[in-house]
Amino acid sequence: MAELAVIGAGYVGLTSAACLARLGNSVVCVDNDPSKVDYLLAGEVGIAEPGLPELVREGLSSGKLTFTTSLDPLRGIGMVMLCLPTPMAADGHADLSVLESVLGSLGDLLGRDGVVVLKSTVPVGTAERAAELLCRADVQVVGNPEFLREGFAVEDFLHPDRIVVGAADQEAGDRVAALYASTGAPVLRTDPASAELAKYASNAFLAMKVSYVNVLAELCERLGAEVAEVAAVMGLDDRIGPAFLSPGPGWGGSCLPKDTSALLRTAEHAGIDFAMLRDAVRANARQQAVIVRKIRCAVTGSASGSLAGARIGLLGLTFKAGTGDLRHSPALAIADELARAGAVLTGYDPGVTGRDKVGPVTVAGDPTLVAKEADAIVVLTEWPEFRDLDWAQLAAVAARPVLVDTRNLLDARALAGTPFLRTGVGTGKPGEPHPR
Ligand SMILES: NC(=O)C1=CN([C@@H]2O[C@H](COP(=O)(O)OP(=O)(O)OC[C@H]3O[C@@H](n4cnc5c(N)ncnc54)[C@H](O)[C@@H]3O)[C@@H](O)[C@H]2O)C=CC1
Ligand SMILES: O=C(O)[C@H]1O[C@H](OP(=O)(O)OP(=O)(O)OC[C@H]2O[C@@H](n3ccc(=O)[nH]c3=O)[C@H](O)[C@@H]2O)[C@H](O)[C@@H](O)[C@@H]1O
Repeated sequence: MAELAVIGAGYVGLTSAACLARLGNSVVCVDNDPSKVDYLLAGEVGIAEPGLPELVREGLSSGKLTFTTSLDPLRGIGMVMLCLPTPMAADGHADLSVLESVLGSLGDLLGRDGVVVLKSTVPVGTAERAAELLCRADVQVVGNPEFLREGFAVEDFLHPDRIVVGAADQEAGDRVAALYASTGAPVLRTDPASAELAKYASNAFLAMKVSYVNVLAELCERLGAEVAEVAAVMGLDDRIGPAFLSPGPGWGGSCLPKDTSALLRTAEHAGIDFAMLRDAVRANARQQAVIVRKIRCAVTGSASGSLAGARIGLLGLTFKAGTGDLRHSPALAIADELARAGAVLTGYDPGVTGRDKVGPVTVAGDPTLVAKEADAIVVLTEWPEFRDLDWAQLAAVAARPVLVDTRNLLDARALAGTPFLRTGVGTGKPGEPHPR
């Protein structure tokens, strides 16, 4: 088993460190946020990832996992895995400044024949650039992109669909592949550029799939078709598959927006017009306007009605169910737009606790408070527990029984016996108002 360091204790770094410790490796996890390191050392995990607190505590008590703010304990180490942020720069490129500054310090620390593993999502050419920054002929850089989803981080890390190892040097690639041997996942050995591109290609494809179904949903509304039925037919074709065919308020999160943007910049730089990806990004920005128009119609009866002073209750603030992550949340983009139109917003999200306010939204600790005197309730995140709410009680406290379900979460059964008039997405059924 290896001794390795993981730098960055966020969604990817903390999950990788804890899971690699579970798989028998000795892991030192470095983060430059002292308060994060303090609570991790106390066995506390600041993110909602099922199974992660247990793995962190197990690693701490077995001695296989430790946390520090300092790079000093890495002196002489054989392998360092970088799980650092690569956010969107102002011009849309991936901002590699954090990664580059850490790489600049690693050259003097790594042991002989060391390996640097790039787990962060990085543009093509980064492995090569990293080797230059390390300035060590004996050290190899290996691309090992991560595909975990938030909310399923541990499950996805321990049972991945595939492991990608992009290495120019066979032996260094073998050492990285060996970390995952016990997962039994297929390992794809590639050159570093292919590994780097494969990560962006996967996220961009997922984004395009969701944009495709969102535009299809609009078409269904115009034509009187049902998007759920159309998607069910498509999804049973093995070549298409059923995942990522649920329409909603648009794709968000910490990665799909930045990664589509970075891939577009990469393509531009390479002289390739990636028009379909650009259209998917545009459709995603437009989706929020589509939803706001739907809400406006449901509340005022007209696509040009005024929302000034309307009390709107939002169910769901995160970018998807199962996470507390608010980064690039379509729900918040929609909230901002509604607030600009003069609406007064209250919101509830099971993943968001300990906050009074998120952007323009006053956070309530209970869905009933969101419904109280509301002119409309809008479901923005697909938390399954919203299906089981007492909708009759919510109708009783609301000012008006208006419901906009942007995730098509609620069916007739959940709303049976309530006066709610539901507006869904991509539904052309008679009786469902569909704004034109
Ligand atoms: N969040 C996700 O679901 C996935 C993210 N990725 C990629 O993994 C990379 C990391 O993403 P996340 O884990 O989500 O980021 P994050 O923002 O959750 O965590 C990054 C961590 O790095 C720490 N950090 C920042 N600068 C540092 C420095 N100079 N030294 C030490 N620690 C430092 C931060 O304090 C933070 O704890 C990104 O490239 C992202 O695109 C890949 C797959 C999934
Ligand atoms: O690189 C990353 O960070 C990760 O990005 C995504 O994972 P994640 O950001 O956790 O979110 P997803 O589950 O992919 O959802 C992305 C967005 O698409 C939306 N979505 C997804 C599926 C769908 O059918 N409809 C839909 O609107 C979600 O609500 C969410 O806003 C990818 O799924 C991961 O494989 C990848 O590792």
